[in-house]
Amino acid sequence: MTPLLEVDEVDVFYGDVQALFGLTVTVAQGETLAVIGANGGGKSTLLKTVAGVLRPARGDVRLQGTSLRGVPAHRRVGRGIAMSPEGRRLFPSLTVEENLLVGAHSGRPGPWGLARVYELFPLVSERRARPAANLSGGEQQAVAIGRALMANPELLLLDEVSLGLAPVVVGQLYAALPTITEQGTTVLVVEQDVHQALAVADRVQCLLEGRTVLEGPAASVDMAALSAAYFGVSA
Ligand SMILES: Nc1ncnc2c1ncn2[C@@H]1O[C@H](COP(=O)(O)OP(=O)(O)OP(=O)(O)O)[C@@H](O)[C@H]1O
Repeated sequence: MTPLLEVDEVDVFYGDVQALFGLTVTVAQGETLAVIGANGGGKSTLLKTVAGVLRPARGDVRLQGTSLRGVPAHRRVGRGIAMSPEGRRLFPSLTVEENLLVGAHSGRPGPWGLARVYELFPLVSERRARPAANLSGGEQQAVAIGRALMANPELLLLDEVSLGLAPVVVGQLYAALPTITEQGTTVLVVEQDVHQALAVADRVQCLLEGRTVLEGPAASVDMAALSAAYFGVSA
């Protein structure tokens, strides 16, 4: 079966600086893949390449077997790719509900709408009339995930959900993931917190300096090999 997402041997640069080196990442329909790795490994660059914010100099990104070459970021949402970006990037002066409605702009049909998002994150529901700027970091992260869901994506990209949040809050956010995947949504999550990544993912792929250094099923990953790969030392 054709994978939902194929990132096929991409090279990605920022000016003269190369961030990804022939990187290949494949995500099957319905799967949750966690891409992990230390700072600067290329995780955010990978997500931006899939979302269409960055263009690969070489290689290709395909969704359901169709190349996304030349498809700009705003049109990829309509194709079924939605991202909750690092730093959340909400509109601070808009209310929570207005921020969520921005995510529905593509008009894709599907299970997700305001009621479903509020059911998933009851705290967000209680804050719906408040400006996003007044929320805690964890609440903002929930709104950012909710906004991405409002696009009814085939593929949900989550960038660093845990960044700057207390472990208990991170746990609450990730607790929503099974409900999301039950709807048939495929998830590609980028995460520095290895334990969270292993807890939520079917498969993990570890990047170091723009290359894959280890990949495998989350349930059977060798922790010694993983920590060696993560820090770039030999096991
Ligand atoms: N805007 C930029 N301009 C130049 N180089 C960049 C830029 N953004 C990232 N890089 C470089 O690209 C490489 C990969 O960075 P990237 O942010 O994708 O890593 P990451 O794994 O997501 O790390 P982090 O957890 O710090 O976000 C790094 O060497 C980084 O210095």
